[in-house]
Amino acid sequence: MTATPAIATLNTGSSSLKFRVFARDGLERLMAGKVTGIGTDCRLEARVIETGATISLPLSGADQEAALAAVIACIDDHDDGWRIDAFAHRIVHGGASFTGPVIVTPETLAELDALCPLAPLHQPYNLAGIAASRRLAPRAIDVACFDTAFHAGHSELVHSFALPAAMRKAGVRRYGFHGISYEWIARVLAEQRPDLAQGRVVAAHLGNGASLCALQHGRSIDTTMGMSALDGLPMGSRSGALDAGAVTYMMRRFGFDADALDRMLYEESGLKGLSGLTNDVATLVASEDPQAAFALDYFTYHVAQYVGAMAVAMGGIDALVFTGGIGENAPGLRIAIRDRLGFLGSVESLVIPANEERMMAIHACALLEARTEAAA
Ligand SMILES: Nc1ncnc2c1ncn2[C@@H]1O[C@H](COP(=O)(O)OP(=O)(O)O)[C@@H](O)[C@H]1O
Ligand SMILES: CC(=O)OP(=O)(O)O
Ligand SMILES: [Mg+2]
Repeated sequence: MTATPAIATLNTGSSSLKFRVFARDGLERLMAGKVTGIGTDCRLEARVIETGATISLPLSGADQEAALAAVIACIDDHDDGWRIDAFAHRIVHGGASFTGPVIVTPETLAELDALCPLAPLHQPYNLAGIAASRRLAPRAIDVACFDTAFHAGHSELVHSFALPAAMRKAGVRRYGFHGISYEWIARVLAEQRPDLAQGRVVAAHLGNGASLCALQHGRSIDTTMGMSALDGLPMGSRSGALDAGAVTYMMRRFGFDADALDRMLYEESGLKGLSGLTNDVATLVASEDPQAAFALDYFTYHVAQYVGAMAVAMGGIDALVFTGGIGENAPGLRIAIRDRLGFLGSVESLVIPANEERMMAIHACALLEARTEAAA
């Protein structure tokens, strides 16, 4: 039996690890799976498409490392005569150097490792995924697809902080994230709604991490996240934008060092900090605790407020596209956000499922083909 040329994808989010195996020819799905609830109620679910076999595995107490090990074992155990030619990895931070997908080299790895402090909930685990795929499929190439790349064309007006020149020259600036997801949304709109693809769209990627993107003519014009994945909207356990003066105040008043502040701002704040309960929105929606309702109110208020900011970037808004775990599955929150934006008049609202995996597979395929052509 000849092996099926395949591409595998790994998408490590802050609370999830989504993976796929695609046939290189036509990008048919061969296997699809995800680990959800990392840090809360963790489990792995997967399906081998051809046989219909399903895998459902509780991963009680698993952290991102344990989730990755379970995913790699799952792909290995169910390998049905695949020849994985490329592993495509979601890498959250590409800094200023990486403005498109690349084949990973030892030099790239060192550069990406240096960006870990700017995305502590993601980057170390994204890079651990590369080490794991090397062990599983040593002859495959590793393709890095960056969350930041889709926003690389932002104007200086959009990507600058109002800081002295020395800081701006040192690379202290906004980058933006969730770009693979927004690139997919732009692609779906171009195929299915060319009218909107040419219009002024605010895309809302609402998952455990959350951001908005002003999308016009298939390009990112502005976004709510900044230099790190901490900026903008309040998130599952991240604070979102904060008064920088409040941060220096807390350092002095409570004696926080940078690591302690990182832990509080990334892991104990956001909806978890506001509710005192959890970062998990499905749990908050089901809860009768008034603090859960307050946290969700806070979330929808800030999402709506930032939609206004994104509309300014485009001189208006024609449509609002929801995606991500919350955007796709929490209709009550979508309604609350739309209600807060009622004053804008007629704005079409759509749900487009996130598909960072397919977008990454498309990039990996293109890089594999370019490599074959270059070798010919
Ligand atoms: N049916 C649902 N109702 C409300 N929230 C949901 C539902 N399903 C998933 N979510 C929420 O989506 C969030 C996870 O989104 P996801 O995009 O998968 O995360 P990540 O940012 O880790 O990729 C969690 O807060 C989860 O509770
Ligand atoms: C950048 C980011 O916040 O990603 P996620 O939503 O997957 O945690
Ligand atoms: Mg995600």
